[in-house]
Amino acid sequence: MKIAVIGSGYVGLVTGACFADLGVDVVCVDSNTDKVQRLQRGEIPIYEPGLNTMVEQAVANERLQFTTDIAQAVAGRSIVFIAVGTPSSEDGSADLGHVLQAAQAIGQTIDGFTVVVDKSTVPVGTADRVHAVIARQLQERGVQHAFVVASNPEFLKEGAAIDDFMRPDRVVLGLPPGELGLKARALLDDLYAPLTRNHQRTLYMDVRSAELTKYAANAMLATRISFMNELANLADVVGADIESVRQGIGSDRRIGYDFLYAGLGYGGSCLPKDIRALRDTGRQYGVRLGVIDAVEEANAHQKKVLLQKITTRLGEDLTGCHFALWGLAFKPNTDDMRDAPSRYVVRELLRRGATVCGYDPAAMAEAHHAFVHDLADQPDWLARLRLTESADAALAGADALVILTEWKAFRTPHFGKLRAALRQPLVFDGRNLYPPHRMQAEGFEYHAIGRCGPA
Ligand SMILES: NC(=O)c1ccc[n+]([C@@H]2O[C@H](COP(=O)([O-])OP(=O)(O)OC[C@H]3O[C@@H](n4cnc5c(N)ncnc54)[C@H](O)[C@@H]3O)[C@@H](O)[C@H]2O)c1
Ligand SMILES: O=c1ccn([C@@H]2O[C@H](COP(=O)(O)OP(=O)(O)O[C@H]3O[C@H](CO)[C@@H](O)[C@H](O)[C@H]3O)[C@@H](O)[C@H]2O)c(=O)[nH]1
Repeated sequence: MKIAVIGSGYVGLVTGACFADLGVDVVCVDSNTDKVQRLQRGEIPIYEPGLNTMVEQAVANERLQFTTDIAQAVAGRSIVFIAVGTPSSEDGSADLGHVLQAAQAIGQTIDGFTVVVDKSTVPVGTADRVHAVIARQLQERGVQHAFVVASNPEFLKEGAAIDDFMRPDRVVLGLPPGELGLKARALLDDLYAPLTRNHQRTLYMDVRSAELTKYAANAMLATRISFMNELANLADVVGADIESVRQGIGSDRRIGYDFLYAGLGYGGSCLPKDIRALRDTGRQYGVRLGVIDAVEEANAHQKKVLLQKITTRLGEDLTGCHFALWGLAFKPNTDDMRDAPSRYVVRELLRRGATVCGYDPAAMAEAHHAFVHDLADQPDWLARLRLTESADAALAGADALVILTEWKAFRTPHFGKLRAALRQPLVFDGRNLYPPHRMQAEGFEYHAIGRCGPA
């Protein structure tokens, strides 16, 4: 089987590499020439565990190639995935510019029956728009090729992307009715068979339901996080421990343990933008989505909670204070800085006059770009930020350690060394990495989220 994947970012590259690993002939396309050249040289532009080796093997086995030439990529391929970005527009709606550009290029090049599969996260009704763009291009070319636009939302998580892709909880296929839909289903069933054949994991539905399923999944995850964050804030005030509460409710099988960790609020390239896009869909159709509104509002508040703990303890004016930051990426096992809570915390610390030294095991280059971008208007703030090559180096002479990402490497520090490196034993933990009683026994003043309220 031969497929093309348009967009070679987190989703496109993982999709391409995984299918190639399963024996499919894959060409990955990207409009970013630099990215494609790096991929062609064997460099992986993102940090994603296991991806390097998988891409290397697939390329060596001549099952995976990279190009900027969409026409060359799409020709003769019966399945074409769209996996381009759908970032937030200014008004919160999903910007479909890249998706519709990809659709146009597909319409300009397909040369036979093609299943166009939308893997990007897109609002309900987008498949119809993609269909219309392709149909118009075919009409302009004066050719008639049958095609289907299917929705196949992707549920992988960064940092665990390969495992999520290869062992999906489910494969959602949104297909149009009729014979062409059935033909597309047969092709996609073949493609996904290695991932689904041992357990029936494919859920077939209409296209709009598939599109909405993706937003519903992310909105449910975000709801759980915001719910726990609000309860953590309450726990702080009433003297309860949110970790005990998490275990207390997670043990109910109807609730489960996942996605109940309180922290700095959800970030990343998906949850924030998808919540905004879902709200926009509600607005467009005049439907009240009160829960979703509240989830976003709670998240906006949660971003500030750790900073409030810092300023309550050290004062609003942080001039002369030096902070060590552990973790900059929006979550562990990725270098992704999109909507990372560290971007808010760093800016606010600098705004209050502090100096900051940050470290992340994987995101140093991305963090550098992100902070240079964020602080372009404040060069004197930027001058007070330093990124350093190790967790230990970040600590030297700091008045406090601030933990922003729960990398494994931070979970079991040498507490004696940590105490010795800091000017005072003060830790602000936005990820609740350590048991408060242990920190107390080790002589630290420990501020976490929902764990250290007045008993
Ligand atoms: N990142 C995730 O964990 C994740 C998981 C599930 C779904 N999604 C969704 O998948 C989509 C892609 O996300 P991502 O994180 O992979 O984005 P990304 O920004 O990492 O990658 C998108 C790529 O598409 C390329 N591109 C843009 N327009 C193009 C065009 N017209 N032709 C060819 N290439 C083009 C860009 O250069 C970029 O390399 C989004 O809709 C996102 O919401 C992302
Ligand atoms: O209990 C939790 C779990 C997560 N988070 C935060 O939530 C954000 C998102 O985390 P996660 O969902 O693990 O990362 P993503 O890679 O953004 O994956 C989400 O977004 C993807 C893109 O749509 C979907 O495919 C995935 O299913 C969905 O989990 C991060 O800031 C986490 O720190 C918490 O605060 N508490």
